[in-house]
Amino acid sequence: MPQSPPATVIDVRDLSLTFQTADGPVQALSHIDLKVDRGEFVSFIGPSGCGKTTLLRVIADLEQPTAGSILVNGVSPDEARRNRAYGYVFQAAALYPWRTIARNVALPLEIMGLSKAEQAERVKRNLDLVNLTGFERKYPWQLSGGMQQRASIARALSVEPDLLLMDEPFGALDEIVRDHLNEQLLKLWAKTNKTVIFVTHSIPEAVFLSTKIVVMSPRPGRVHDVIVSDLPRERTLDIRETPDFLAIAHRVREGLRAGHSYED
Ligand SMILES: Nc1ncnc2c1ncn2[C@@H]1O[C@H](COP(=O)(O)OP(=O)(O)OP(=O)(O)O)[C@@H](O)[C@H]1O
Repeated sequence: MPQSPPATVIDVRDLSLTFQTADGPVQALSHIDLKVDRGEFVSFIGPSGCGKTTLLRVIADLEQPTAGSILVNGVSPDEARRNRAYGYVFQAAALYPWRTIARNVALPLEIMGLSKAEQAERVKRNLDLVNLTGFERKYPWQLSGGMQQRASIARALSVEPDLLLMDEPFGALDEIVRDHLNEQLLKLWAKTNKTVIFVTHSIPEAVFLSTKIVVMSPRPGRVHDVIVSDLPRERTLDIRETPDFLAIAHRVREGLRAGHSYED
């Protein structure tokens, strides 16, 4: 009988990471403790350079911690990566301009060696999930920035990961497009039951999307506050006007202010 997946998807304990650079060591993360449970939507928020991307990359096994421990789905990040536990969505859509949207989404599936029929089925299903049905034969440059990001989300989902790692995916988009994509992302999350880790600079975005907000302080990156949101999981943008939403946003803002050294 297959084992049921562990309830804790990410378990980070006393984790630190120092980069060795030509100018000497740079401590990017310091004594991070963090737990993420299955099905949560967790945002990392903090000032530029506080280590949000580095922490996401440690989860994805793209960086190795210098101290402490981390488990992803109960195993090492290396094993989780080999099990294709996560899909990664970057700041820029990073689609190949010479491939159509469908062929971009199919790329990881080709690498996995799936049959053509299975590839086609997954491409269709995941493009449908991000509302891009009908755009299969277009090239990335024929799509708006928001549509390109949706295609890159479909590509990340196509490997059927438990965990979606998103590094400021909507940071470069205008506010109206970003609002729309935030609503779509919540619907997608509800439909797919994924665990999402989402890096952002935006307080409203973090509060709107998350069940848990991790407020980080500047270098060396530490966890300053972890806010568990009591907003209902099903939300529309109107929730941003409610006292509960504003109270959480206030706490995030205070956390960012308290953690900031104002050195620069
Ligand atoms: N490969 C690397 N080598 C050396 N230093 C690095 C490397 N990657 C990141 N850093 C440094 O580690 C710190 C944390 O960087 P990181 O990109 O994780 O921050 P961030 O919070 O994601 O920033 P931003 O919001 O601007 O994307 C920064 O000081 C950065 O310069």
